[in-house]
Amino acid sequence: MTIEQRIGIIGGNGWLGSAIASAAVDSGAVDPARLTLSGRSDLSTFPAIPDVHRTNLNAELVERSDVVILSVGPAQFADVRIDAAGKLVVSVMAGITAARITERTGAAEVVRTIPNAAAAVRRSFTPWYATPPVSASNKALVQALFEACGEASEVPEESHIDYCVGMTGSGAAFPALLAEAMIAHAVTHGLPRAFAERAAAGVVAGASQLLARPGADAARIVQEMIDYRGTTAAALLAMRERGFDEAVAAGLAAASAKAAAMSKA
Ligand SMILES: NC(=O)C1=CN([C@@H]2O[C@H](COP(=O)(O)OP(=O)(O)OC[C@H]3O[C@@H](n4cnc5c(N)ncnc54)[C@H](OP(=O)(O)O)[C@@H]3O)[C@@H](O)[C@H]2O)C=CC1
Ligand SMILES: O=C(O)[C@@H]1CCC=N1
Repeated sequence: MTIEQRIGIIGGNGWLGSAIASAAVDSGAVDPARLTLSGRSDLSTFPAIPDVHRTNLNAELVERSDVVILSVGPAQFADVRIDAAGKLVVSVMAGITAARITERTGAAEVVRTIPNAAAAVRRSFTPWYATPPVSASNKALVQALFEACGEASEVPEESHIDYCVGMTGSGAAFPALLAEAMIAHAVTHGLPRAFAERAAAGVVAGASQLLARPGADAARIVQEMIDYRGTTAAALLAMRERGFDEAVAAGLAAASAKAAAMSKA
């Protein structure tokens, strides 16, 4: 779907805002001439996307946009003063409630999303929640915008977005943590670091494709490996025995708690 509406990204010079802007333009979903990015830094430091309008004035961005994406840090939101009444406002910020966004921007139509770092390679899994006033056509727009960044899926409750800060937002970092732990173990067993790094990245990136297949089921894949009663079963059971599931649960809970704290900072 080509998005006809004009899009503005406040914080469009930042890490995620730049990734969304690039993905939207590269996929053809958004015409760069209808895209505006704002930030406080010197305009020369903004992402170099041809034909995109750059500004240090958020009011100018709002004026030029039908859809305003909020991509500043949660603690920076308190300094964003805009009147976006009548516009669709889409937040990617962790921890900031839709009610607070309406209160501060005047917008009735508010969508909250949590993309992730894989947006940089157009592979983000992005859940989104639309407040009741959001129209069906604006919901379709949000779906198209985040499909340009990977996959997108509507959730029925705002609390699901707060939960997803850990699972889908931060989760994109978890495979790298697994790879790092495997590399450290391999190196202590005498394998060359360069080989270990290549092997771990290859295993994690390659094996993730098993889950990307249509109809793939994580629990079934694990159970099949356990039922095989070979080396993989030994590894999986030892990891579980040492608290793998509890460690993941603690990580997800810590991410949500941090989001709540950051939004109050
Ligand atoms: N990084 C990630 O993987 C994910 C991030 N998020 C959320 O996305 C948001 C952005 O994160 P990220 O891109 O990583 O952070 P960055 O710090 O890279 O980007 C935030 C940008 O906002 C700009 N900014 C701050 N205040 C204002 C303002 N008043 N007006 C205009 N621009 C402003 C900053 O630029 P300048 O200083 O020039 O103004 C900065 O470039 C956060 O709320 C985060 O919770 C959500 C999911 C994943
Ligand atoms: O690390 C962070 O704070 C951001 C928010 C969700 C994922 N990344």
